[in-house]
Amino acid sequence: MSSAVLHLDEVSKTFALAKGRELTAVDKVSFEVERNSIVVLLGPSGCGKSTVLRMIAGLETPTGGTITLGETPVTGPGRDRGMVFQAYTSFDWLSVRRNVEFGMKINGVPAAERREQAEHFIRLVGLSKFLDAYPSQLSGGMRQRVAIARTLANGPELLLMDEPFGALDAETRWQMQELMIDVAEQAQTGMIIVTHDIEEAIFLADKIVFLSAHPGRVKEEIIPAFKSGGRIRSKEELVQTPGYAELERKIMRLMREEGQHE
Ligand SMILES: Nc1ncnc2c1ncn2[C@@H]1O[C@H](COP(=O)(O)OP(=O)(O)OP(=O)(O)O)[C@@H](O)[C@H]1O
Repeated sequence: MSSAVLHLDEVSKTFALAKGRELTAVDKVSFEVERNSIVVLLGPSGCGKSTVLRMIAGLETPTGGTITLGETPVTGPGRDRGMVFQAYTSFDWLSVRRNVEFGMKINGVPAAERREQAEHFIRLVGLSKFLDAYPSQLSGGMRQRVAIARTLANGPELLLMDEPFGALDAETRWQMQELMIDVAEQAQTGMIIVTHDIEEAIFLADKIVFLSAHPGRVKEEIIPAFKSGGRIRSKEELVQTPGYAELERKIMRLMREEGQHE
């Protein structure tokens, strides 16, 4: 039996444009996400990465194909999928602790359990010293950690992230990437991450789904074989590992090929 938690089977999305025109953004995309694995959607700008993620989140309805989570078809948003956006989505008037407790409070989790869970996830993202701080007192990377803790606290099976670190400076960005590896292992959550950053994709991914442009199709599924089935915990280690540079070159070549088709 397959250990996949999410299946996309020939998923398509055609948008209706003005004057009766149509645009097929995503065309028959199929892939699977194994339990607790990190899948990265990579590809040139406009290839439909965000549209695929939004369909998985249930924020957009496919015009063809099916998306199944476990045994259940995805027909709309649900707590089993937690979305982290690029823009910081914390509530500025609530402390870090209250931000992370918010979803649990809405879902009727008792106060003591809420508190314990919130502290657990805040610890996981390294913000224990900032439990009672407000988002405006935190840096961009720290605010993104709050958003991640808040989403994890709802107990999703899959964390969905669309360019989650795009707004961060380079150093904070790689710290966040390293944090995500820890989070994936400790929270036992699968992740689907959209990026167009090749290094980020190779670092984070157990599997890269590379999409071609206009319309978005799966051009290639890439398993970074040089990781030998494990994960690498630091960026320094990544770039020194034999096989990394070769995979980076291969993906750059794929990106260039797609660019030339536009
Ligand atoms: N609501 C919409 N209505 C019409 N067209 C849309 C809509 N959303 C996306 N598109 C189009 O679908 C295509 C794919 O867009 P999408 O944002 O999914 O790509 P992307 O790969 O995430 O791009 P980027 O990397 O630049 O964020 C684009 O041509 C975009 O203009």
